[in-house]
Amino acid sequence: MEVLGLKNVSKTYRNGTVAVQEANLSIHEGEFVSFVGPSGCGKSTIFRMAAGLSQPTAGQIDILGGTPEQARTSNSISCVFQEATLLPWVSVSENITLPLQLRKQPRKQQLEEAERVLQLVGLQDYAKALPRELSGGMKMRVSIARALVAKPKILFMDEPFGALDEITRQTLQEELLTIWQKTEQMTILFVTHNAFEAVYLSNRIMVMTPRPGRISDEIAINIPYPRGEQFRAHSDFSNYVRQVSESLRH
Ligand SMILES: Nc1ncnc2c1ncn2[C@@H]1O[C@H](COP(=O)(O)OP(=O)(O)OP(=O)(O)O)[C@@H](O)[C@H]1O
Repeated sequence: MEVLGLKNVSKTYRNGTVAVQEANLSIHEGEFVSFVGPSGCGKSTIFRMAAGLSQPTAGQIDILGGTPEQARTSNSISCVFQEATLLPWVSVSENITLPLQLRKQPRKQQLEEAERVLQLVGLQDYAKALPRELSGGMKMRVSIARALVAKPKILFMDEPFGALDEITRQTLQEELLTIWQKTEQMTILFVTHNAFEAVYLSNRIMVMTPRPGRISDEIAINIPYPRGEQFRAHSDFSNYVRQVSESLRH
C-alpha cells in the first residue's frame, strides 16, 4: 500500500530559489527510505512539504490517503530533527508526553505510554531526569521516544544523528532498526548526508542532485533485516556504499 506519493512536485521559495524540481516518488507502508544528496539539494524541503509544514508550488502530494495537512492534524506523522529540542525545565517523562498532553489524553494513559517508549529506547531509568543530565545520544533517544509516543504511521527523521560522535551514531542506528522492526508497519523516511548510514539503515535510497533538487537515482538495498553489526564489515555493504557514492557524483 502506498503511504506517500509525490507527483511532479516542485518548490520555488519566495526569493526565487528553486529548491525542488519535479520530484516523483512512491513509498510503501513499512519501508525505510533514505534521502541522500549534497547540502542544499532540497532534502529538508521535500520533508517539510510531505509533513505538511510547507506548501509545494507545483505538483501533488498524497500521504496516507489524504493531504499532508490532514496527516499532520490527525497525528499520523511525527518528525525528529538533528536538534533534540527538549524543554530544559521539565523531566524526560514530561518531554515525552508533551504530544499527549496537547491532546488532553488521560494522565494515567500518558504515563503508561511514556513508560512504553522509554523502554523502547532503553531509557526506562531516566523518566525523572532533566535533559541537562543526559548525553547527546540520550537526548536524541528522548527525542525519538517523543516522536513514537503518538504511534505515528510515518516517522520523518531529518539528519537525526548528524551531531553525534561516530560510535554513538552507529549504536543509535542499530537501535533505530530494532525499534522500527518492533513497530507494526511504521514507515521511516530518513535524511542523511552519509552514504554509510543510508546503506546500513534503508531498504531503498533516493539519491538527489545538487540544487535544484531532483531525485536522480533510486537504489534498492537487497539485504534482509535484522542486519546486525556484522553487515558493516560485509563486502555487500562496501559495494552498496560505493554505488551510492558514485551515484552522488553523477
Ligand atoms: N525558507 C527559505 N527561503 C529561501 N530559500 C530557502 C528556504 N529554505 C531553504 N532554502 C534554500 O533551498 C535550498 C534547499 O534547502 P534544503 O534545506 O531543503 O536543503 P537540504 O538538502 O536539506 O540541505 P542540508 O543538507 O544542508 O540540510 C537551499 O539552497 C536553501 O538555501
